Amino acid sequence: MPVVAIPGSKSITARALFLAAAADGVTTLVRPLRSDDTEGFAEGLVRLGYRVGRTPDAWQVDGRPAGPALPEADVYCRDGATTARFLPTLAATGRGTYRFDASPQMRRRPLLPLTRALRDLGVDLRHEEAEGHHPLTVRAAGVEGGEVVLDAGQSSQYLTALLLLGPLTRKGLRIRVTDLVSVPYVEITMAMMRAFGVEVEREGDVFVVRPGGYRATVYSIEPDASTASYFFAAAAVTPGAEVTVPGLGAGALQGDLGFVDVLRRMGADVTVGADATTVRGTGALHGLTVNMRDISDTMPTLAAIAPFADGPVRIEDVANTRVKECDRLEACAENLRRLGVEVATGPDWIEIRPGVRAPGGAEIKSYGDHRVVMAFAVAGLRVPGISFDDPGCVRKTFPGFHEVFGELRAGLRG
Ligand SMILES: O=C(O)C1=C[C@@H](OP(=O)(O)O)[C@@H](O)[C@H](O)C1
Ligand SMILES: C=C(OP(=O)(O)O)C(=O)O
Repeated sequence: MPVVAIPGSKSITARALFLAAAADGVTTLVRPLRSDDTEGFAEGLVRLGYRVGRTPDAWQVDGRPAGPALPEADVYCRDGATTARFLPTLAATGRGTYRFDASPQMRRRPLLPLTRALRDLGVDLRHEEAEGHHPLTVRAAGVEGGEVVLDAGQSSQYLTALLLLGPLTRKGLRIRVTDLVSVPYVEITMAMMRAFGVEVEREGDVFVVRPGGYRATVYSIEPDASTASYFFAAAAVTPGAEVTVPGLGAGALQGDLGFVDVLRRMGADVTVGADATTVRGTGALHGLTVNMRDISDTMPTLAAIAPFADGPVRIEDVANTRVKECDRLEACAENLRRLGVEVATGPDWIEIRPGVRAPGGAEIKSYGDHRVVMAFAVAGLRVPGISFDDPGCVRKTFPGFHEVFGELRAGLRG
């Protein structure tokens, strides 16, 4: 039964690149994700004057605790929100003038709470066009540190950026958070900061980071749990199928592995071992109501398999999926309707109501969103005639998705 090798985690690769760039010494990243987002991040570091050596299985970064090597740089962040939010924050630790721009998709995505917090900390950061959006310029002179208040209700990436910055400031940081989504991503950040030798604590709503700087290390990147969700979902919707993903087990850092608990609640047979996870399709797929605030990147995966459930699937508390690569609630609803499925959305929820009539094939509108394509590819296991207007947008996190998923599809049949 299929064993699927999933490429490295996007979130862990991005953080590891930041940490390695800021560390004292040379860091080796083992099995980084090679995709548009993470290659864009690495290229951004190179534009700022960092040395990044890349071979297929390992990347080496020469750390520069004092910040970028060049006094000026122009960085293009592509579609990557981690790149677009973390790199200007890293650049602020240096001395120079750094301009950051991004793709039209990323230019639309918000940034203002992070901009405000950086300005409150004394960083000279100016938006060129729309306030709170790219392009922007940082006139960097190092960061003193101190106390700052942050609203991370739209994106935890604002908090991650500030946490990563903390040890590079002269006084350290105390960040008081008024709202916070995607908490498991903040836990990844804190665990990785500790692996690079710094202390970081959470005291209720306050995150405390002491000054001190990062230590270079050898860091192995786990497979991407959000990417794995498509393969686990494939098993869940195929009676008798079994999919195992090695490298993601009980000790995994990524909260998105929790998607298998949703599949278990729906009736799939799930085993989370020490270093691998297996999902078996039982033929049962029950409807449910589920809060996905912590694991919202897997919302499209669940929405796309919901038509095969035996009752309504309601996904709640996912307002911030409206400010991702696209408005994911409306994109999922539109595509489910194209398949002939009844669906309703509200400000922060989507409800899919499976009907007596089986869903029919249609062209899926990708909205330039890798997750829309990968999620509806799973629906394609059960619905003949699904095609995509922009299948290539999977390059953001998994350029080889269609090949690997095609192999799984053949394996599930065989
Ligand atoms: O920090 C990260 O690496 C990420 C955090 C999450 O974003 P939000 O915090 O904006 O929900 C997630 O959706 C994104 O894919 C990656
Ligand atoms: C939201 C996502 O990406 P990012 O915010 O890192 O661009 C994602 O990968 O689903």
